[in-house]
Amino acid sequence: MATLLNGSLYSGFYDCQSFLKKKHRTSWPNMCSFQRLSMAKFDWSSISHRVGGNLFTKKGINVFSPKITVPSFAPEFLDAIEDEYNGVIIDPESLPSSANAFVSALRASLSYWKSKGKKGVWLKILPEQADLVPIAIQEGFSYHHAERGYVMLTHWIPCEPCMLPDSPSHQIGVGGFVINDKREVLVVKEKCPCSCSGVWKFPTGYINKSEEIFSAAIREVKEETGVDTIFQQMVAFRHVHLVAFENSDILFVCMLEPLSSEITIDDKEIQDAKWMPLDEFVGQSFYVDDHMSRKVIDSTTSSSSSISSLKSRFLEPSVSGISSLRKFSSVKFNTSSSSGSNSSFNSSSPSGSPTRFPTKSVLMGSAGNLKQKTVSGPAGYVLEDVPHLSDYIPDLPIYPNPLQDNPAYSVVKQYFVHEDDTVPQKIVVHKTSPRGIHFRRAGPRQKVYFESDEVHACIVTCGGLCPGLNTVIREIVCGLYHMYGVKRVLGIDGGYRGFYAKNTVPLTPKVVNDIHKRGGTIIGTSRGGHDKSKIVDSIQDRGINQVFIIGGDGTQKGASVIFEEVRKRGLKVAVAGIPKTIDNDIPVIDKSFGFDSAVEEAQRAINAAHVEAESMENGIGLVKLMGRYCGFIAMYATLASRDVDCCLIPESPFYLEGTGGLFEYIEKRLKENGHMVIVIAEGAGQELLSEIIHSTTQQDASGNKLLQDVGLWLSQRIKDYFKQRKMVMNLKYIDPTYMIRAIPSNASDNVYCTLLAQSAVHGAMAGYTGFTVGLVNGRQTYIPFYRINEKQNKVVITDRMWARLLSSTNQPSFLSAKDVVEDKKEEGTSCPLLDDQIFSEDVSGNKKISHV
Ligand SMILES: Nc1ncnc2c1ncn2[C@@H]1O[C@H](COP(=O)(O)OP(=O)(O)O)[C@@H](O)[C@H]1O
Ligand SMILES: O=P(O)(O)OC[C@H]1O[C@](O)(COP(=O)(O)O)[C@@H](O)[C@@H]1O
Ligand SMILES: [Mg+2]
Repeated sequence: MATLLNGSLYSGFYDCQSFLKKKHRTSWPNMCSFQRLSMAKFDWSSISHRVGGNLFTKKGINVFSPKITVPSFAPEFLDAIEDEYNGVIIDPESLPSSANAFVSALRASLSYWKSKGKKGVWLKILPEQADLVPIAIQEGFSYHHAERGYVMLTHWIPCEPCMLPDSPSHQIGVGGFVINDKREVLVVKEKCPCSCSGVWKFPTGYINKSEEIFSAAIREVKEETGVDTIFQQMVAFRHVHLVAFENSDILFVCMLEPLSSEITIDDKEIQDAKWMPLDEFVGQSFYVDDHMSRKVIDSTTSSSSSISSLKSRFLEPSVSGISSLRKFSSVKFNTSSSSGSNSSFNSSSPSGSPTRFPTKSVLMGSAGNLKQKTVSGPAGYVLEDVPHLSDYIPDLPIYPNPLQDNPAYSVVKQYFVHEDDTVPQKIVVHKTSPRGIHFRRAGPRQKVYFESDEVHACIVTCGGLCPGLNTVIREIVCGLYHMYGVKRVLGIDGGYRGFYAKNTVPLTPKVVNDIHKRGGTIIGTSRGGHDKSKIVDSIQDRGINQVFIIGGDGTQKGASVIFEEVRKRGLKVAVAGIPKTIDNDIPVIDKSFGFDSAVEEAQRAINAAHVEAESMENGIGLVKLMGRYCGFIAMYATLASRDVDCCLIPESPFYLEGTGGLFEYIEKRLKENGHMVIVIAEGAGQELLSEIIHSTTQQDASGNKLLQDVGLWLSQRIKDYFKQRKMVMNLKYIDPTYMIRAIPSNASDNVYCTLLAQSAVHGAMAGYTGFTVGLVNGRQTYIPFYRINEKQNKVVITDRMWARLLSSTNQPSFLSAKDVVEDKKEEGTSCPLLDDQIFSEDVSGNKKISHV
C-alpha cells in the first residue's frame, strides 16, 4: 500500500535541518564509481623515448634506472591509478610541491594519458597544496566538489561531452517518530528562526558519515531528548530539491520504540521537549492544513500497536508551505520484500531483555534472499549478528542454562558470556577509523532455548579429510552430554547425502571416547549429494533440532542453504557450522582447524626432500602440498621449514624459461649451494599445464575444479631442462598430500577443535542458528553464513606475509619478462627488474604492486 503525503509536515523538517548546520552532512561516498580501484597498467615505454632515460616497466610502475642519468628536462609523471571507467585518479600524496614541477608533471601526464585514450582525470588537492589549484585550473581542470580536507578537481580529456558524475547531490536527514503506550508522541520545539519555529515536531537531524539511517534516528532522539529508543520500522521518506547549497534532501522517518521516558533536552538546539498526546500533536495548525500529512500520521500511529503489520509508506512532499523555488520529486521506498520478516528480528535480545544495541535492521543479502541482521552503534560500530530461533518462531520458552548448576562452572566468575560482548573483525585501526564490523562473541549464555531432554542433535562431516574432524565430533558429543545433559546425538554417515541415503550412527561419549587419536572421520564424508529438500525432510522426519555441520567452504554454503530451508519451514532447528579445511580458504576466521597440523606434517616431507637433495650432486627435492585455490599450507610450511628455496602457489603466477624464470633460479641455486628444495601447491601453475595438456574443465562432485598433477609436470620439465643443458641433476619428487590430511590433529589443533565444538554447542543451545563458529582475532565468535560464504580466502601476495616468504627464500618474484621494457634505441643497455617490487592480482582480480 502506498500512502501519498503532501509534505507540509515534513517541510518543517527541512527548514530545521538546513538551519542546523552544525550537524554533519553525509559526504560524497568516496566517489562510488571508483571504489574498486585497480593499479594502472600504463605502458610507459611509449614515452621513454621522449624523456631520454632508460625506463622500464614493472606492470604499472614507472621506474627510472638509478644508474642512468635522466636529462634535467625530463618531466616526472604524476602517480595515478586507473578507475574502472578508463579514467585516472591522481595520488594527492605524491604531487610535487613546487609549482614548476607540478605543472610540467601535469602536462606530461595529461599528454601521456591522452595518447592512451584516458578520459576523466580526478585530482584531489589537500589544504597544504592549495597553491596548485590555480595551476590545475589553468591546465583545464574544473572544480568538482570540496570537503573539509580537500578540493576535488576534474578534467575531461576527450573532445566530447564530459561524462563524469556530478558532485554529491543529496544530504540525508532522519526523523524519529517515537510513540509510547499512552499514544503520546515524543516532540521537540527547536531553537530556530525558520517557518516551523514554535511547532512541536519529531526530533530530526542529519546522519553522520558512515552512519546507518536507523542509528542516526536513534542518536538524534537521544541527543535532543535524552530518550533511549529502539528501531522498529522505516515509515516514510520525502525528497525535496534545491535545498541546502542547492542540493537535494532526503528525509527518512523511522518509527522508534521508547525504552525510557525521562526527558533531558539538549538546550543548545532544543527549546523544549515533551510527550504530547497524539491528537494534540496532529491537531497543530502547522499540520492541520495538510490532510495528506495527517493521513500518514494516522496510518503510522494506528499501525504502531501492530508494528509487524506495517508496510512501507510512500511520501510525496507538498508544495504548500515550501518555497516555490524548490522542485519536487518522489521516490518509492520499498521495504515490502523484507517487511514480513522485519517483525521477526524483534527488539529484545534472545535472553528476553532489551538489547543495549541501539538499532537492528534486516537487509537483503547480496546472495539470493539471505537476510542479514545488522546492528549499528556509535562511531561506525556494526554488529553482523547471527540469526536466532526466536527471530522466526514467536514465544519460544527460555530455560536457565544447566551449566549454572555444574560444579565445574558454577565457581567461574562471569562464566556466561554477556549478551553485548562482540569481537571486532579488524583490530589494526587508526585514531579516526570507524569501529567497523563486529561479530557476536561465542560461549555459554545464561538462558537456553532447549531443554536437555528435548535436544536431538546430529553431526555431519563433508568434503575432504582434515586433521581434527574426529576431535570436533568427540567434543560436540561430549559437550552436549556433559555440559547440557543431551543424550541423543546422531552421526550422519558419509556427508550430506547420508541424511537421505544412508543409516545414521548413534554417538555417545563412549563411542567417541578415543576417536581424536585417529585421523579421518568416524562418520565418513563425501563430496556432492547436497539435496536441500531431502536433507531438511530427513531432519524433520527424524525429529532433529540441532544440526552440527563440519566442513570447508563448500560445506558452509550447503549449511546456509539448509538453514534457509529450515527457517522457511519455520522449524525449531538450530544449524551450526564448524569450519574445516587444510586449505585454510575460509574467509574472516583466523584459520580453519586442521591447517596447523597439515603445516606441521608437511615439515616431514620437506625434511625428507632436503635430506635427499643434500645427499646428491645437484640434488633437487620437489614437494607437492595441497591447496587447490590457495597456497596457505605451502607458504606456512615454507616459512616454518627454512630449508625451502622456492615456494610456488596458485596466487603468484610463475614462468619457467628466460630471465627471472624458475629454471634460471634453479641453476643459480645449484651453482651456489649444490642442492635445493622446491615446494609447490597443487593449484600453482595450472595455467602453464593447460597450455600443454588440454585444459580440463572437469569438476568433482562438489563442483571444485579437478587439477592436473603440477608436481609430476614440473619434475619432468626440470629434468628436460638440465638434460638439454647437459648438466648433472638429481630430482626427487615427493607427493605427501593425502598422507598429510589423514593424520590426527596435533596438540594445538586439538585444543582449537575442542573450543570450536564447545562454542558451537553453546550457540545452538542458546538458540542461535545460521552461523559458523570461528576464531576472529583470537576470540571465539559466531559468524553469519553469508559472511563466511561471500568469498574464498587467498594468500594476498601484496601483503607482508608473502613478502616475508620471498625474503626468507630469496626466490624471484616471477614478474614476467615481458614486463621489462628496455630502451635499447637510446642506451643499448638492459636493466634487471627491481627485486623489491612484486606485481599481482588481489582476490578481486585488481592489479596490485607491492614493495617487499
Ligand atoms: N554452493 C553450494 N551449495 C550447496 N551445497 C554445496 C555447495 N558447494 C558445496 N556444497 C556441498 O558441500 C559439501 C562439501 O563441499 P566440498 O567443496 O566438497 O568440500 P569443502 O566443504 O570441504 O570445501 C558437498 O556435499 C557439496 O555438495
Ligand atoms: O582428492 P579429493 O579428496 O577430492 O580432495 C583433494 C582436495 O581436497 C583438499 O584437501 C581440500 O578439500 P576441502 O575443500 O574439502 O577442504 C584440497 O587441498 C585438495 O585439492
Ligand atoms: Mg573447499
